[in-house]
Amino acid sequence: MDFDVIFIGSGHANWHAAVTLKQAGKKVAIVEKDMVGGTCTNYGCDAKIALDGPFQLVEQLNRFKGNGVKETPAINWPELMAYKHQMIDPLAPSMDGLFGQMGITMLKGSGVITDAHTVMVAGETYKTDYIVIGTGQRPATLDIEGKEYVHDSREFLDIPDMPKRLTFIGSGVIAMEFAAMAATMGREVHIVEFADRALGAFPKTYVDRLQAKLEQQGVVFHFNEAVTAVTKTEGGLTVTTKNGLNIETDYVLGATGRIANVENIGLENVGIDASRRGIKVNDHLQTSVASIFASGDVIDKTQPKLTPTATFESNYIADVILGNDQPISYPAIPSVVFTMPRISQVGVSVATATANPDEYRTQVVPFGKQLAFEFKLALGAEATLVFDKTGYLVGASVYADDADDLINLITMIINGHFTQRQLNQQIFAFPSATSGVIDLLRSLLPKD
Ligand SMILES: Cc1cc2nc3c(=O)[nH]c(=O)nc-3n(C[C@H](O)[C@H](O)[C@H](O)COP(=O)(O)OP(=O)(O)OC[C@H]3O[C@@H](n4cnc5c(N)ncnc54)[C@H](O)[C@@H]3O)c2cc1C
Ligand SMILES: NC(=O)c1ccc[n+]([C@@H]2O[C@H](COP(=O)([O-])OP(=O)(O)OC[C@H]3O[C@@H](n4cnc5c(N)ncnc54)[C@H](O)[C@@H]3O)[C@@H](O)[C@H]2O)c1
Repeated sequence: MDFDVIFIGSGHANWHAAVTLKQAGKKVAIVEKDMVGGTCTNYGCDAKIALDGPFQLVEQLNRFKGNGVKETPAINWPELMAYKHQMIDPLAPSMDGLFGQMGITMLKGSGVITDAHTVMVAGETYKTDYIVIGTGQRPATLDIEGKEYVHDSREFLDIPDMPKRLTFIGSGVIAMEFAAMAATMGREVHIVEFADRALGAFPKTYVDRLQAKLEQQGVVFHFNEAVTAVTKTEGGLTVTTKNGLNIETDYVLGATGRIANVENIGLENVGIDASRRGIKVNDHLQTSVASIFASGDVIDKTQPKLTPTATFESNYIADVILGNDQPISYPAIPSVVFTMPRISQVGVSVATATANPDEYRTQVVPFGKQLAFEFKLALGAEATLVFDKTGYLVGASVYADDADDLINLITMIINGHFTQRQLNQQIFAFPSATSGVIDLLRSLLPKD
């Protein structure tokens, strides 16, 4: 055998396992056809959060106008984009170098599985005990007239300047995060959505509040609308919908979901079935071929397709290859919409809890009002907590600037099955926003 394990794809789904296995003395190769580190690092979470920083600060400073702040600074997109390049561009080459230094063989090109123990890359074949498919997802594209004018998230995260007028097709996580940036910069923003609401997976109450805030900033939502064409005009572009809307715009971003990269990787050579949702795996993340695992976004799964899920799966696969025979067991997984403010959720959803009142109880905690100055005057900040019949915290949704950090704290309380007694044994830094929320939460948990 040339290798113990060959990983196809270098995103979070794969590189964590590659590093662990290399450190455990295994012979490991990573095949990558594009940028080392994958979507999250180069044109997903990291690139997005690098750009998001000043938007959060401007949002917070705006609330202090007349309370100690005179003027809020304007965002300079070209400068911000230069900063993003400075932060993000070195990551892929430095990861490539680090993995190489560790002794991981980096194979450049597209990996194609030719049999249960063989991968072909750039015309060379490599024999291996195990293969891990971590090829991720790509944006879904619309088959409409003028589709060549529709950009995707990767292109948006590289635009040299923020266009004056933007139209987003879809109102999922990607569209809402980018639309919030454009709206903060005072741009003319339209959102055209197929369904009757935005962010279908998140609690309606908080999505409605976010929508109202964006509408106040001038964003126009068009629900129950399907885009039929994008045409070039003298002054820009026109987005036309089935119901006859014509939106004049300068930039169109398609964010209508993501589909699994299962084509051209040789699945047919080994009889592995796959769909646009991904590859089916068993409770050890093995495909229908025992020596071939799948990891991360390319898995057909119900868990959120996010970086921490991919990382969890990667670490699990490394454990299995090193001898662990326990099935995978996912904890509650938080997800966040990085808008201003953010919406986050974890565990049993508010919708499930409301639909099953015999099983669950919900409680609204308006911590923005209760902890106004700790939360920098975010008076609308709020959490909805979900408790099971025995009183344990099993789910939550948060609407706040700090919803991304707060949900991590709540996730720990949920996964740790925390009681008041356990929380009382901890001392937290004060004054801090989280310590205030912990105090509010403490009294709601079961005593022992
Ligand atoms: C705009 C955007 C923002 C996001 N923001 C967040 C966020 O805030 N938080 C969060 O948790 N998640 C976020 N995500 C999701 C996150 O990026 C993914 O869940 C994560 O990257 C999945 O990791 P992965 O390794 O499974 O796939 P990827 O990171 O997509 O990696 C797959 C890799 O496989 C390579 N590849 C594909 N086919 C082949 C082949 N045949 N041969 C060789 N290489 C191949 C690809 O080039 C790619 O590098 C975001 C995604 C996008 C698009
Ligand atoms: N903060 C995060 O964690 C984060 C951020 C960005 C991306 N991501 C990743 O990317 C995925 C989200 O990607 P997305 O926002 O493209 O998908 P999504 O599934 O979140 O939203 C797609 C939206 O497009 C709508 N839609 C579908 N077809 C349409 C059509 N023809 N016309 C109009 N609207 C249409 C859907 O109804 C839906 O509201 C996440 O699931 C995650 O994997 C995560």
